[in-house]
Amino acid sequence: MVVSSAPGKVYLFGEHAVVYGEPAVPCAIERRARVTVEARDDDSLRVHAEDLSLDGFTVEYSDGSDDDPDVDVSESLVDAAMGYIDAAVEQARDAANAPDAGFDITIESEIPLGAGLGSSAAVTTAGIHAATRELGVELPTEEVAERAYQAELEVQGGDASRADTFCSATGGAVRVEGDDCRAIEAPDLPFVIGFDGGAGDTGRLVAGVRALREEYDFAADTVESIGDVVRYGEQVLAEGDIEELGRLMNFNHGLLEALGVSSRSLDQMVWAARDAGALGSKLTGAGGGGCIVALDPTDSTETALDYTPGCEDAFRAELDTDGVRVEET
Ligand SMILES: Nc1ncnc2c1ncn2[C@@H]1O[C@H](COP(=O)(O)OP(=O)(O)O)[C@@H](O)[C@H]1O
Ligand SMILES: C[C@@](O)(CCOP(=O)(O)O)CC(=O)O
Ligand SMILES: [Mg+2]
Repeated sequence: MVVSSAPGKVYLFGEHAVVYGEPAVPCAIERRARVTVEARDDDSLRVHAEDLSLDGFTVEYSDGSDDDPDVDVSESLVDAAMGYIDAAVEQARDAANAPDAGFDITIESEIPLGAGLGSSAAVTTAGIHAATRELGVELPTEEVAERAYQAELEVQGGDASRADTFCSATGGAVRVEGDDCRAIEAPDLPFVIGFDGGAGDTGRLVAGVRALREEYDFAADTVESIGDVVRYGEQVLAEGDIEELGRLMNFNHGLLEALGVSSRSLDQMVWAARDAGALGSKLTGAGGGGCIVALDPTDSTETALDYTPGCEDAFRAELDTDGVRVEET
């Protein structure tokens, strides 16, 4: 048995535009997904994912020939929900040259699903890491990241960046532009997260931005402008000017809003944070619902979010300098 864990992340800036080759800067946070993998002596797959709820159902799922999902929802919904872990298992089988390997998998996660904190990347990264090790193969971190990216690409319908998966695999603050992925130095960033209790569908939101970009030149320009914000933001980050970083986060949120990926509750939390004196705030990840990230060294933003209608949870997030790792064997 191998247990691996990998962190979630927030985007300081650059989500969505990174899908089109602009740079982005995600930062790993100390909230992890843990995936336990035990090889079976047959070729079936049993996945136990307690956090995976579909309209209030908890799903225990197996693709073994004699097992159907023990939940009363359509198989296509279960397939959609299981896409990332299925794709991770395929990557692990391929990496270990063991196409018929079967596994019992348990997923436990501190990262809300579909909320922009990279739960999919964390589960996929930790899943590939644990399953390959269980098969006796120790992949370099870069290969775990690349395979996790391939898995996300498949599930997200051919549109994904390496940002979430690279960040989850290596931890820390990273810069991703196309296939150029690297660690960067970052000052201590006082992240506060607001969560509306909801979720957005990453594949659908990414497809929406693609359609807008194809329809309007100014939407394509908006995507490029996000890239400009990130390029300037990198210099500001290197200088450690967190007040200017906050202003850039506000600007980035406006551009994401223009691309149609914000929501009323995300905007409400963004404004509650700004009114409370946050240096900046923006949605994080695909959007549509889920989380905002603000910069505030004081307690004001967290307190204000606690009293904001539409905000279900507010918490401080520390940078996690550790990427994917083995927890237990
Ligand atoms: N704890 C978990 N157990 C099982 N699957 C999970 C878990 N967390 C995330 N996932 C997978 O990731 C998907 C959410 O990913 P996504 O829409 O990209 O949002 P995000 O990455 O922002 O959390 C879920 O639908 C599910 O397939
Ligand atoms: C919108 C996007 O840039 C980030 C998605 O992040 P998340 O899955 O919502 O945490 C998509 C991607 O980079 O693959
Ligand atoms: Mg995701």
